Formats: sequence, C-alpha cells, structure tokens
Amino acid sequence: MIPLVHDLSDETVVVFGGGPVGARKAHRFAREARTVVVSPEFADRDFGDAERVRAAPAPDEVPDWVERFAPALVVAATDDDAVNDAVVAAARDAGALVNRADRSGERDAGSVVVPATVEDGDVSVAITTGGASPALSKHLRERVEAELEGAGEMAALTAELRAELKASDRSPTERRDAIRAVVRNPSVWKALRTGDANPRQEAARVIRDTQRGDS
Ligand SMILES: C[C@@]1(CC(=O)O)c2cc3[nH]c(cc4nc(cc5[nH]c(cc(n2)[C@H]1CCC(=O)O)[C@@](C)(CC(=O)O)[C@@H]5CCC(=O)O)C(CC(=O)O)=C4CCC(=O)O)c(CCC(=O)O)c3CC(=O)O
Ligand SMILES: NC(=O)C1=CN([C@@H]2O[C@H](COP(=O)(O)OP(=O)(O)OC[C@H]3O[C@@H](n4cnc5c(N)ncnc54)[C@H](O)[C@@H]3O)[C@@H](O)[C@H]2O)C=CC1
Repeated sequence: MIPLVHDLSDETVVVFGGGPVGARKAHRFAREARTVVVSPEFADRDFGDAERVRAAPAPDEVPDWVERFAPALVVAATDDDAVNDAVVAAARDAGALVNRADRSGERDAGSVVVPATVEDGDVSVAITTGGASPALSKHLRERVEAELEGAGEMAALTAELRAELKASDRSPTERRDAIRAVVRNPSVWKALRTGDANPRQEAARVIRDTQRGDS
C-alpha cells in the first residue's frame, strides 16, 4: 500500500453507521469536507461538524443514498455486514472511494484505509500498518505527536525563506544548503517551540553561516 494525500475540501463524505467508529471517522473528515452520517441511532460521541441523518437504509436502498450526496468518499461503519457490502458496491458504482471499517484485508480498487494522523499546521504524518494492527498505529501516533511540535511553524517559516531565497541571486545549491541547515538547526526549533528567541532572526543567522561555509 502506498499512502497518498487527498484533498477533500469542497467534497462530500458519507458515513454509514453512527457508532463510535462512524463518529471518529466523521469527526476527522468533517474538519475538511462536508460530512453526512446516515444511521438509525447515534452514539454519545463528538461528531464534529458532521450532519446527522436518521435513517436505516436496507442494502437495496443504499445506492439511492449514495447517489443523493454524490460523495467523493463513502465510509462503511455499520455493524451490519450486508449493509457494509452494499455500501462498498454502491460506492464503486458511483466512482467514489470507499473505506470499510470492519475489514482489514481483501481490498478492491478504490478501497482506502484511514491512517492514524498527527497534524501541526500544514504538516501531517500518517501511520498505517496495512490494516495489521490499528492499535499499533494509534500508539505510534501518540509517540509522534510530541515530535511534531513546532513543525507547522517550521514549514511556514521555511516556505517564506524559500520564496525569499528564490528571489535572491543565490544558486540552487546555496538555496538548498540554506534551507537544509535551517530545518536541522536546534536553535531555530527551540525558538519556534518556546518563543524565547525570534525564529526568523535565528534562521537568518543560520543562513548567513552557510554562506560563510560554517555549516
Ligand atoms: C483496516 C482499518 C480500516 C479503516 O477503518 O480504515 C481498521 C480496521 C479495524 N480496526 C479495528 C480495531 C481497532 N481500531 C482502532 C483504532 C483505529 N483504527 C484505525 C484504522 C483502521 N482500522 C484501518 C487500518 C489502519 C492501519 O493500517 O493501521 C485508526 C488508525 C484510524 C481511524 O479509524 O480513525 C484508529 C486509531 C486512530 C488514532 O487514535 O489515531 C483500535 C484502537 C482503539 O480503539 O483503541 C482498535 C481496537 C484494537 C485492535 O483491534 O487493534 C478492527 C477490529 C474490530 C473488531 O474486532 O470488531 C478492524 C477490522 C479488522 O481488523 O478486520
Ligand atoms: N476501523 C476501526 O477502527 C474499527 C472498526 N470496528 C468495526 O466497525 C464497525 C462499527 O463499529 P462501532 O461503531 O463500534 O459499532 P456499533 O455497533 O456501536 O455502531 C454501528 C452503528 O451502525 C448503525 N447501523 C445499523 N444498521 C445501519 C444501517 N442500515 N444504515 C446505517 N447505519 C446503521 C447502528 O445504529 C450503529 O449506530 C463494527 O463492525 C466493528 O467491527 C470496530 C472497532 C474499530
């Protein structure tokens, strides 16, 4: 399996099943996409900004529900095997991606896994075990969380620096060395994380040093 990053803004995601699993997926997707949860009942969980539609479609009614919302992604998270099968078939017929929450193996084309993710600004890390051990994905995600502190700000800072360096007369090699030195530099990270020093000034100092050949 190869992780790819998907932009779901301006798209619709439909989740079938309003249990704890449907709620977790809906909460995640609703941060970016219009998300609709279809279920006869809803767990006492945080569904984020997802819309809830109370219904219990039979398998042969699932295609109508999928067509109604024209989703880019459909999630099968009910506790009913026949309904989940129908969700997968309807998503495939509609040309939508499908995530099946109750199966680890037997993936068809268009079937996707939801990884554990850590985000900090524009930076995201996704962890999957290829379906082998979701609990391990969760555990590793918790460990990576601390590691990523400040990464969003580092991405924003270096995006600015890249633009400035591109507009300067520096060669591509000098630009690459400068940016590499900034992202590796402990003082810049410390400034971003603690606010004790000005990260921009720290970065400017690091870039000056690379020009002098110090790093
Ligand atoms: C294949 C996949 C399909 C998919 O859902 O996309 C899938 C399938 C299944 N999960 C099951 C169980 C659990 N899932 C979790 C947690 C998460 N599961 C997630 C993803 C995935 N789960 C995909 C593979 C991801 C990968 O490749 O690693 C995460 C990462 C993302 C998310 O869902 O948001 C989220 C952590 C989010 C976070 O915290 O960051 C926990 C842990 C807990 O609850 O504490 C348990 C209990 C412990 C255990 O069983 O491991 C079962 C058995 C159900 C049963 O026994 O009935 C199945 C079905 C089966 O295995 O057949
Ligand atoms: N992917 C994952 O991370 C995990 C997956 N699972 C699997 O995912 C499934 C869902 O897990 P939970 O949320 O814990 O189960 P749950 O049983 O608490 O929730 C299932 C939901 O589906 C709804 N539902 C039933 N028939 C429906 C229909 N025809 N249309 C729409 N909704 C319908 C129920 O009302 C309920 O709200 C289970 O099959 C479980 O094996 C379980 C744990 C983790």
